[in-house]
Amino acid sequence: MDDYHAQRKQLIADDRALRIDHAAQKEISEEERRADKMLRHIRSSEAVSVWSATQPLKHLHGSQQLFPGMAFLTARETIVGTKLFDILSKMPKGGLLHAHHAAMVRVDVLLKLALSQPAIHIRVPAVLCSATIGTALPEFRGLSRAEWTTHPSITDQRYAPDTWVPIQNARSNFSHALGGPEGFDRWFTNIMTINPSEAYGTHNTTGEIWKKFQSTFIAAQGLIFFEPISTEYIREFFYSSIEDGISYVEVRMAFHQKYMTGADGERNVPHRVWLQLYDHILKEVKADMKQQGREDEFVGSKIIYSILRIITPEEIEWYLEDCIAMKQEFPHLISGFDLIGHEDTLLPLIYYAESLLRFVERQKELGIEIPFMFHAGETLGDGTVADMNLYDAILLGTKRIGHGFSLIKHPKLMQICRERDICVEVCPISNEILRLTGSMPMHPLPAVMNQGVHVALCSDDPAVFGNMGLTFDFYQVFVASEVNNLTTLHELVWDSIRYSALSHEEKECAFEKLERRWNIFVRYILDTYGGAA
Ligand SMILES: O=c1[nH]cnc2c1ncn2[C@@H]1O[C@H](CO)[C@@H](O)[C@H]1O
Repeated sequence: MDDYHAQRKQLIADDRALRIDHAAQKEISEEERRADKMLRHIRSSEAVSVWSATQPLKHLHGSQQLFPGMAFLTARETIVGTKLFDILSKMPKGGLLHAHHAAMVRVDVLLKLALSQPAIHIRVPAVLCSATIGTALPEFRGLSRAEWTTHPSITDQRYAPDTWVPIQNARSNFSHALGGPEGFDRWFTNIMTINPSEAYGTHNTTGEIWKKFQSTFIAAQGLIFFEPISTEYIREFFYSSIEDGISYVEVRMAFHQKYMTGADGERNVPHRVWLQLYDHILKEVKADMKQQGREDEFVGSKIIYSILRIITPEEIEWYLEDCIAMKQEFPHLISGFDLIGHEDTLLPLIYYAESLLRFVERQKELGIEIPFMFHAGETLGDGTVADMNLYDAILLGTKRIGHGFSLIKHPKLMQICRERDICVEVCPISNEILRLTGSMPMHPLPAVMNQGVHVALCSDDPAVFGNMGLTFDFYQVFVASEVNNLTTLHELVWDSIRYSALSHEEKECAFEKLERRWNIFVRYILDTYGGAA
């Protein structure tokens, strides 16, 4: 039997040697070893004290039982009460490499921003009442002074459908029957987020939930593309990321609309002004952090120029040229190019391949570099167009892959990702809410990591999913694996900087800051939970 045990030990070691965190496992300090032991102890005791099937269900949905890594929307309130969540919330996270600009600020904050702007008006296609509230989608717009109205309400029988009402009036005069002003806030939240009964009940397939998902963006766009809101929105995103321990963000911003609406209600603010504003806020936040003596906590942000995958190859030409022009004017901000939107139903990469290849040539001529950071394989399909996007993403030279949910079906592509060091931006909670997986234990992430493909954990659309920051995604991943330990977390955090679009010097500086904060984090675990292990 000794021989068997020796062989067994060796086989496990050989298997784990392929993992992304293998090399780092040996390098940890004594303090980290102790903190890791505590962390794993807390994970296993909370698996019983919090997540075992014998615990009473607080947030019942369908026939769900409690288990670690269970459906996020039902588990969220339980997660925030755990020790492990407390610890992970203190962890420095490095970079957030996959987040959509249109869904990165908490909905209650967005609502507050909207209510602070008298120019913001709302309209609905029907008088809002109990019969229409579930289906009527509102539209928001910042109007010019001449267009402002004094209409009182969208719930009054006298409301003429599709006429503009100041958002403050709409809220304060929201009918009693629908809950008054708080009812308005609840309605707004329902419009902008996905709730558990939708994800796990009424819209429980990828196709159905994407319909609801899209509607949140349609409703939000009139607010976030109104310049006075847009700037505060971005500032809020930086600060809320910092509060969660994120020190760098690479935002996918949709440049599909050529203009946003200015403070004067005119739709005339071009892309270069968006970037000027972004740059300005970025500088202010950095200066503020420096003044607070918190420079280590924020190294900056860049933008991945993104376009919805609905346009024609003729139309994309304008955007590719625009992207190049923006890169030339803001070389430190534009860090990549991507096509976004539902891969299962919209246009595949191959459709744009010719234009994209010319785009690469143009960059060479101009001596600039805008790496592709393509969404690909965000699908349950096998051999479908969305799955096939993976081949094109790789052939076109993508630097990272957004989602790559179906990547593990392709051994050759996995091999190429290892060889060319292509990092996969994995968005665990997004995948679960958009119904690619039922829970974290079903997610392909361990298969990707165990086979040595590097990963950056990302939140995708945290305003819609409720996974603000990165703590929730780290939590779900950490509780769903017995192999992941403190070193795994360390490697994921370091990879999020390693595979970012930061320059070599910027990375060195970011690692230095991260190292200092990591040591503080390890001390926090030991000091706070020292008695627990
Ligand atoms: O996970 C995703 N995959 C692909 N596209 C997405 C995802 N999340 C958001 N968007 C797209 O980004 C736009 C807002 O900027 C939305 O239209 C949405 O379709």
